[in-house]
Amino acid sequence: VKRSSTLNNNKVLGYPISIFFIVVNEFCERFSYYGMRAVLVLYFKYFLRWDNDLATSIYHTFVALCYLTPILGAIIADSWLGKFKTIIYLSIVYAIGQVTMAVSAIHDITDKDRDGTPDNMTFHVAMSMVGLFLIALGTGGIKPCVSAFGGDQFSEHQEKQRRTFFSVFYLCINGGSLLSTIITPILRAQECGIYTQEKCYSLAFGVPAALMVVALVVFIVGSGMYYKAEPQGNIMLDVCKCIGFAISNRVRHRGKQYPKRKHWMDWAEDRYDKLLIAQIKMVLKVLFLYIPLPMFWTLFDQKGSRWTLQATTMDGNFGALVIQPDQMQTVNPILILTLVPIMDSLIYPLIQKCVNFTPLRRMTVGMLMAAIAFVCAGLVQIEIDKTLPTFPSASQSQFVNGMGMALNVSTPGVYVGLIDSSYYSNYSLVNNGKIIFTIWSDTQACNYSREFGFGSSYTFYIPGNLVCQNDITATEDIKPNTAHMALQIPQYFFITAGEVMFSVTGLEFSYSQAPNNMKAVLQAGWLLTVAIGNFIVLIVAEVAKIPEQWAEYILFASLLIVVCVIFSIMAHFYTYINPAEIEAQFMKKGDDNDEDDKKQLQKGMEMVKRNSTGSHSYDGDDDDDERKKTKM
Ligand SMILES: C[C@H](N)C(=O)N[C@@H](CCCCN)C(=O)O
Repeated sequence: VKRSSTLNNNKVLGYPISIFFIVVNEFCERFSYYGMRAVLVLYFKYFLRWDNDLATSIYHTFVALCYLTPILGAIIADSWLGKFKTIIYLSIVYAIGQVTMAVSAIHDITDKDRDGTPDNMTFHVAMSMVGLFLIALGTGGIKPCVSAFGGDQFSEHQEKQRRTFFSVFYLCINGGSLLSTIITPILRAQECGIYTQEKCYSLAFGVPAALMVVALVVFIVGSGMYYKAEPQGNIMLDVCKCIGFAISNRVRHRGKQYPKRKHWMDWAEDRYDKLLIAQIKMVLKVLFLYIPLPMFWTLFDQKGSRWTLQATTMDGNFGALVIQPDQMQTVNPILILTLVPIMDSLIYPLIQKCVNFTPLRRMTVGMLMAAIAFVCAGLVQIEIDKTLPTFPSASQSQFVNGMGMALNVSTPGVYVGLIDSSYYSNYSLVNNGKIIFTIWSDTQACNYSREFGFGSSYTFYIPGNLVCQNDITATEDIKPNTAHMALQIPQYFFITAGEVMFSVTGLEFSYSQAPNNMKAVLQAGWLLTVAIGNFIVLIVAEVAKIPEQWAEYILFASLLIVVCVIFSIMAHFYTYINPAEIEAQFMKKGDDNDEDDKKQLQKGMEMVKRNSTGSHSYDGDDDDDERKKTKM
């Protein structure tokens, strides 16, 4: 009654007003998450001075943590605080984490000698690790709660509105991601500081921190309008206990004197409700199918690490537009926003005319697409390697002072330093494009300008009789990057097409195949595949230790193809179910007399049995009464 009255009082065009606050919250939260993640690997490499492998490993450990914590969030929400309070408390933790990251990136805090580089790197590393841990706890913890809390705002008969809400929700995720991956790399490329001007990672982390505070405020503002379901008790714990009892009971009754049972879960019947056991069987069937899925995420999430590092060795000059390496990640949300409607309204219906393009088949094709994306990345890498020398570090320049006196050299934002007579400066990092250096001594000053390409490196020789521009000789240590960043577009296209087929379909599949009270369990299981996928990156990169980057890409593509074949075989033997139909058989139990009760239970169990041996149906649409028999 409370739920209906809450919803009826606050509706616009048939939608509860409360969902407005939830989608805005999601937009800001995803902005915060993806904005921070976009510049993370470059922060590791250029601010903390880690090498590519360490940067990639810590990046994937962080992403894995973000997808492990949803289980914790779901447990806290279901068994203790409820979704509303869990979102509020964990969002506060999340915002503190983002602020900690922003502070960790202020180089001036430990730059005692004011040379532009932090003097106590341990402080910055420790701060950023604490920040990342809090962010992982916050973002992962609220992940299963926010979407489910949105779903809770609709009543049973608002199935259509709820579906539209989830589509808008997905668009908000990608809208937030798109905007932030454009904006934070721009902020990161600016120069800022109190004593010296350096790349502004603190601002690139600070803006996502501010957006997380906005997300929290928006969510709190909507407080009076939400339907807040009470915590229902922890179903995840019940599931684990029931499985644990089935296993221990089976082990206790090993002897031949005990009659066998059809399914090992049936050993839980001595203590647990038959409905719960049937529901767990449905969930286990889907979880078994999930086993090969992490490999997809292993490839997918390397967009933010290996692919961004790859882009740093490419030319981002698009005429009027200069693209930062980390901005290439925007291609993904742009393609998502265009591909999802095209796939739904055109591609899927067209394919459906030729073959029955079931969810599991779509997911298999999605995996193949991701493998193709990595083959493309490998080919691009070969192209880059043809042009890329290894010495000295790219995007830098140094000056050699041939004059009989000390000279100062600087350019806006970069102070190259005081160079003693007949000595040389360190390499300094400058932006691409036209750079004007000012060179001055006690007696004279002049300007020297030069065009810098992406990734190029020069040594400038200042002769004894400096008049300037025409006197300085430049030696090109490293040629500018010639492989254009546009070459990455095909790999982004394939990985995103793969994401639409795999991720969007997989989410829907997990939802449709889960019993009502265990949808959160399966969502947490689905997110767990992302976490495991990110751990696999660490394991493969660590174990394989392949010196050539292109070969590592091809290795990942090959691994995914093998896994894809295994998945397609497993999917072939999967039979789609309608959980509601199965549950209904058990629900009737309470209404009927003992005899009927037995018959119903028998019927329900047979239905589960039939489903697990492959003769039941999947409708793919809850409103459709005509059930089609479908395999794979
Ligand atoms: C921005 C991206 N295209 C997206 O839609 N992300 C979703 C799903 C993430 C799945 C695991 N990496 C999101 O919820 O952020």
